[in-house]
Amino acid sequence: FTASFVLMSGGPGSGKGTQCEKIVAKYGYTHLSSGDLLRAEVASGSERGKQLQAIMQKGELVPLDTVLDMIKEAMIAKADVSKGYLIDGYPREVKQGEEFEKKIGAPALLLYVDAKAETMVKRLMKRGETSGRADDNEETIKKRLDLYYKATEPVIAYYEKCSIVRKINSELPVDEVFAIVEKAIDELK
Ligand SMILES: Nc1ncnc2c1ncn2[C@@H]1O[C@H](COP(=O)(O)OP(=O)(O)O)[C@@H](O)[C@H]1O
Ligand SMILES: Nc1ncnc2c1ncn2[C@H]1C[C@H](O)[C@@H](COP(=O)(O)OP(=O)(O)O)O1
Ligand SMILES: [Mg+2]
Repeated sequence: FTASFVLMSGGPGSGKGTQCEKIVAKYGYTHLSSGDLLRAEVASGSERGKQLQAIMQKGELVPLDTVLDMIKEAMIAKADVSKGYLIDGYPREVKQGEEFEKKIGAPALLLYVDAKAETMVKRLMKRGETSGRADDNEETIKKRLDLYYKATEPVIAYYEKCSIVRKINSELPVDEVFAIVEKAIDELK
């Protein structure tokens, strides 16, 4: 892959998908959301989709190989039209970051949208009123948050070693968060 990789990280409900949409609209990056890819597999009704659904409903992580293969396939499918890849929801554990680097490449930037646990829960409960997502319920949200602090936050420390992390306060209104995101992306060029 010759295009650059930008990672979007943050807890569940921190605003990753919201900011990614705005990045795509302004910069034309190819958005690859691991959660969206997994939900598409679930929607297909395949046997594999059924297994994935059960894991996601419990708020757990699906196997690394499954999610990395899906991302890589989606990247290849869009290889010739992409200015850059915006990867949303991956890596969710340090091992996923290591495998990404081995099989795909080194990311240029990690955008870390940071919100308080209380804010994330509130947003997810609200999202759950309309999302239809099996994991937007109180019980699963709690498990996802626990797992986020245990498995995903260490990913940020891992990338801080190579100085590509930009921490962004996502307690702010969407457009204010995006103004900070824009600055970080513009500095890449
Ligand atoms: N900065 C923000 N302020 C208020 N609400 C937000 C903000 N960013 C996102 N939201 C809302 O919070 C919910 C979760 O956002 P989403 O982008 O789906 O997060 P994630 O992809 O990280 O789970 C959505 O309903 C979204 O509209
Ligand atoms: N990189 C990854 N590794 C393992 N499981 C993942 C994954 N990305 C997503 N999943 C699974 C577990 C998550 O709880 C679920 C939903 O992910 P998501 O759509 O990225 O959530 P959100 O955007 O609300 O943070 O899908
Ligand atoms: Mg999302």
